[in-house]
Amino acid sequence: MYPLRRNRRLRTSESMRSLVRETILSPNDFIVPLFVVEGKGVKEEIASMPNYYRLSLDLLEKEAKELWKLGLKSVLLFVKVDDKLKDNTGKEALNPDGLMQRAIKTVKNAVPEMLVMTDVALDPFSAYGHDGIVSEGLILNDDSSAVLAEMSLSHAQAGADVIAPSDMMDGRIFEIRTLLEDEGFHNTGIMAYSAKYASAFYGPFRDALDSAPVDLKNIPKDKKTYQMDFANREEAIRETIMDIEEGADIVMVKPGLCYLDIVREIKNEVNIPVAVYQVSGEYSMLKAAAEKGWLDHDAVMLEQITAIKRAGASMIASYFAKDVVKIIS
Ligand SMILES: NCc1[nH]cc(CCC(=O)O)c1CC(=O)O
Ligand SMILES: [Mg+2]
Repeated sequence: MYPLRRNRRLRTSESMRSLVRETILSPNDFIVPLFVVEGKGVKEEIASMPNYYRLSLDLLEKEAKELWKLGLKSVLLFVKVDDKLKDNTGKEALNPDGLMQRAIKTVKNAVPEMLVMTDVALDPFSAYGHDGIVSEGLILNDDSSAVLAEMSLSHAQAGADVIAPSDMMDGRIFEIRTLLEDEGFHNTGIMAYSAKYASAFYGPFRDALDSAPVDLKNIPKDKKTYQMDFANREEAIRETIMDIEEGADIVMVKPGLCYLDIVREIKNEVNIPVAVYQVSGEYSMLKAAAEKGWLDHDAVMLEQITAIKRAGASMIASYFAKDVVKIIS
């Protein structure tokens, strides 16, 4: 074909490149994860996540308004609860006046149109740092799912738009969907963490919430009996299809960058939106390299996020959301 076809012709100027660009980022692409703590006027930087903070409810309200102004229209809430409130039953997770329930109402009151998504898993409430109930060295599947369904209902009652179960128990999407339907929450959506891998990239998040598995006898030190083995690909398809059959409205792949093959494969396989979570470790890795002057922060950030979208992400949960939107708009 050469020289009739010179591929470089379409790269000759930024005007030309922008004309033929296949993947364009927009504020509509993002879900903003937010960490919430008790107190007033609290804005604590997370040690392993530079420039990312835990916010008390009054500052959460301010943040929601700021995000809305930037065009960011969905948030994903996580709470850091006091050790005294943690147990092995998830009792505090069901408290109608718990921190999560108040956080939902705070955002909804501040910006009624903001889409409020909530994390559903027991780890922030677990004395053992596990996503479910622990018994004799095991994470109980069905007992945990039952509590997660109650927790989801409690979030829906507080006003959540989308429930986001991040626990990886089998069958929990069905349990949650069924309970929400029974209780009349027909329009409360479910974003299922479907292909969630047992990843070492979650470290900084566990610092943020103080939610890492504890080092005690007979307590599993990792989450490998419920989160997926990162060596597996076909299993991700199985997990995702089951969640769709159980009633998920959106499915998710997590983490992001190391799993873009999985994102593309799932995107080709299913016909509902696929979310990708660019997780805490991915954020911290770039922050650290940029602090050392080894990588150009903004350039690498845009490259990473664009790659996630190019791979097939319909939406991206990212700690970089604000930074990206400030650059692109
Ligand atoms: N169910 C907990 C949960 N929900 C989201 C993340 C990780 C998010 C991140 O690293 O940014 C985790 C951590 C874990 O599974 O241990
Ligand atoms: Mg599953």
